[in-house]
Amino acid sequence: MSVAVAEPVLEPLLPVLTPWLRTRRWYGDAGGPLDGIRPVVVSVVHDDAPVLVHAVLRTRHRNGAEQLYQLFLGLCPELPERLAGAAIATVPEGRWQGWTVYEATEDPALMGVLLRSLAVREPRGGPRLEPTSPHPLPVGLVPRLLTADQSNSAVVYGDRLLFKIYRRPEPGPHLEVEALRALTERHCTRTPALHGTLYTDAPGGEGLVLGLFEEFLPVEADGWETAVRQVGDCVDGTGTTVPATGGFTSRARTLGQAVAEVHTVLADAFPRTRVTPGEAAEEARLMNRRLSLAVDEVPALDRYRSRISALYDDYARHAGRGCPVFAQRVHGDLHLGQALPTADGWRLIDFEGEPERSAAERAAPQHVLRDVAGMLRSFDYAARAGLAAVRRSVEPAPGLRLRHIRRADAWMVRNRRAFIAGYAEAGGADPWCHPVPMRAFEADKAVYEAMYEARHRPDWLSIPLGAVHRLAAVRG
Ligand SMILES: Nc1ncnc2c1ncn2[C@@H]1O[C@H](COP(=O)(O)OP(=O)(O)O)[C@@H](O)[C@H]1O
Ligand SMILES: O=P(O)(O)O[C@H]1O[C@H](CO)[C@@H](O[C@H]2O[C@H](CO)[C@@H](O)[C@H](O)[C@H]2O)[C@H](O)[C@H]1O
Repeated sequence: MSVAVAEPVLEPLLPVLTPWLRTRRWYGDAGGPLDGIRPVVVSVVHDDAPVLVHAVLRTRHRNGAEQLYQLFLGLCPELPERLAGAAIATVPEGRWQGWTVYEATEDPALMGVLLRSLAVREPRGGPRLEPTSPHPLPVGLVPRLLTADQSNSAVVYGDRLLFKIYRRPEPGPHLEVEALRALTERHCTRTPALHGTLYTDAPGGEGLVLGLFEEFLPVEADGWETAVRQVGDCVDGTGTTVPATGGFTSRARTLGQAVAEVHTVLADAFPRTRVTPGEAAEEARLMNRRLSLAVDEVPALDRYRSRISALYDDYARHAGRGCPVFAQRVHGDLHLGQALPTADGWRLIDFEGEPERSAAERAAPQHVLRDVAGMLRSFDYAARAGLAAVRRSVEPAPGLRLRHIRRADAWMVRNRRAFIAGYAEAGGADPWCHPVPMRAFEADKAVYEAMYEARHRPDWLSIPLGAVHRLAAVRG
């Protein structure tokens, strides 16, 4: 059972936690250099070695920005060899002086303790679980940390339950929790069922949403891995043409159908409104603002600025002419990695929206075609990544090189088409009939991606830049 602690147990750890925090993939340094860090909520979930401490810290940055981070820390006098990779540092002073502090999500024993403590439902200031399902959470399953490089962390219990830990927790209502709850209540078969939400009521952190428990969907590979593999087969295959059907295209089609089904359920669960000309103009202004911010971070975007901006203005004019545009709750950051090809067909995960956007931007209702644009961009990414993988494995002769590029392009075009067809077949707005919004949304996504890649994976920057180049060409 967790106990909130008044005693400053975490302060002695801060000097060693601070440099470690900066190295985490989920650490966002958009606020500039760190100016200070202080605990907001601290509870000791398990007080015998290995100790489990739950904490939410607030970082303050030199530009005045602040950010919350959630940690699960293990502490023990001697770290077993199997957990060596989880070590953070030796505790310099305080109650656990000389012990090792480590990343507790990597310790199955402590993650088991956590689930049991949550199931007891007697929190005293620590994390509190609000179950969604009438069935109790299955304690006693073997936990393991998912190793995917991601914005949050996830622990899987016995291949049945997934605990998603929001590393940058925010006060509720929470986009993903709201969406999954609504989809679960409406028995949506295209998304994982929500089992419960983790909150804290501890003073200072009241109402923060810390994480969720959802159905784990076992797959051999996610949509991204599957697609990239297929691109590789297609690029270095022996045939002379890329078939218009077969390969990944049948999956791309059913993926389009799955996305349309989820949109239909979301439209039923949340308000759907017609976008006024004023709102469309405001959206175009926001896209232009994002473009300016992106140009500051990615100077290579500058030469496309006016032509991309013209695509946004086309969108505002299109809505201003009375063309119907609707906004509703959407996925918000849809790409192939958010689609899992399970034995029962595609399922979509991660309804948090784009991690680099503000909470207000993510919460705003959006055009469904923004999700479609996200997935279309992902087919481009998969084609480029698959092509690059083939090039890494063999050094093709010059003639073959061109053929590889053509094949990757053909894969992209055919799969984008199949996805669009599936989406329209299942009742979604037909993207072919909305070229103006589609171009604006694809451009907005590619600009976001350019910023994302510049921050996290500079080697991948050429992929969104290539898309921006192509989209800008539409405006001459
Ligand atoms: N319900 C689930 N079942 C199986 N795997 C999942 C599930 N949810 C997430 N995953 C896996 O965890 C990875 C990260 O999950 P995601 O929700 O996208 O986290 P993040 O917000 O950190 O990107 C996914 O790419 C997927 O491989
Ligand atoms: O961490 P999230 O999954 O919420 O999303 C962020 O990271 C994604 C990369 O992991 C990034 O997606 C981009 O790269 C994908 C390939 O790795 C590609 O399929 C997507 O189309 C592309 O946008 C996503 O943009 C970012 O928000």
